[in-house]
Amino acid sequence: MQLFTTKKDLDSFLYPLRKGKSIGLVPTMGALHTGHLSLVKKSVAENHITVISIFVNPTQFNNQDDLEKYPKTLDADISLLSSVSDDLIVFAPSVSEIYAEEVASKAYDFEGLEKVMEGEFRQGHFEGVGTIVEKLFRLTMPNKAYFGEKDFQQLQIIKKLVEITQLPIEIIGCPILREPNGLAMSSRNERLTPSQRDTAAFIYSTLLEAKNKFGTKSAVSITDWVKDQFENHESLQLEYFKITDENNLQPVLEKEINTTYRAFIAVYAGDVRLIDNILL
Ligand SMILES: Nc1ncnc2c1ncn2[C@@H]1O[C@H](COP(=O)(O)OP(=O)(O)OP(=O)(O)O)[C@@H](O)[C@H]1O
Ligand SMILES: CC(C)(CO)[C@@H](O)C(=O)[O-]
Ligand code: BAL
Repeated sequence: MQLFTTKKDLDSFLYPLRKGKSIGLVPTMGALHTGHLSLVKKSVAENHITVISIFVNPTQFNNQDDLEKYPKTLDADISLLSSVSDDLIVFAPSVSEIYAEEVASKAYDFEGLEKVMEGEFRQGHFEGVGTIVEKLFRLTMPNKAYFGEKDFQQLQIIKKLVEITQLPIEIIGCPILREPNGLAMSSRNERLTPSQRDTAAFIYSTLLEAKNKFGTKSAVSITDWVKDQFENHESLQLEYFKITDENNLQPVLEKEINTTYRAFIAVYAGDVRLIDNILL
């Protein structure tokens, strides 16, 4: 395992190594779990060199409290990564290493993908994500980069980012890994109490029921049904539930079954915000 905290050290190490070899990049914010490891394993299987970045990127947080409470577990992350391979490269820079002059986002036009759902409820989020991911791409110049479908909207935005920047990087989407009770694995799950973790299984069971209803009920009536499920729920607050076409993230209204329709949800358990999605 090689750990670097500066761009210069990472670059000096990668530069001679990359000749004739493929590089896979797995960007993360740390507090690693089995979901992250699935991305790392896929990269290791498909590339000669795998770089994992661990950086809690301030510019993608619209909520200071969420940023401050984001779990940071670098030592545990490194030992978890060692269980996958001794041959990994970890890049864990400081905020000042990444944002030397100003902690600010670049402006992007993601053609509306950034305006709905996560973009609507986390203002500026995708400009922050685009900014850090473009920096990581330019620094490591990977052949492939791996992103989880748990953050499906982010995955679509990153595909658009590669189009905009014309960087020759293949974006690989990876399936959502779940806890045995169905809850999507997420670093923020560490902030849930055991009872909140149990209750949060309701998010995925609701998505499964919505999927069941799709085709016989309209998207509007399913959305109303989901809202009803969360209305007055003791410990979960629905922020949004949307049925969209996964390619353009535009709302779907009719009953018609289409292979690219997907339901997206964001829910608060206390002050912890959880997201999930399912292909309908
Ligand atoms: N359960 C999961 N299954 C597959 N990929 C995942 C899962 N959880 C996270 N990922 C992916 O890992 C990458 C890094 O995500 P990140 O570090 O933000 O962790 P996270 O678990 O999504 O945390 P949080 O949602 O709390 O920020 C992203 O591409 C994300 O989609
Ligand atoms: C892609 C990412 C590492 C950028 O900070 C983050 O948004 C994440 O972990 O999904
Ligand atoms: N996993 C997405 C990163 C974020 O919530 O900011």
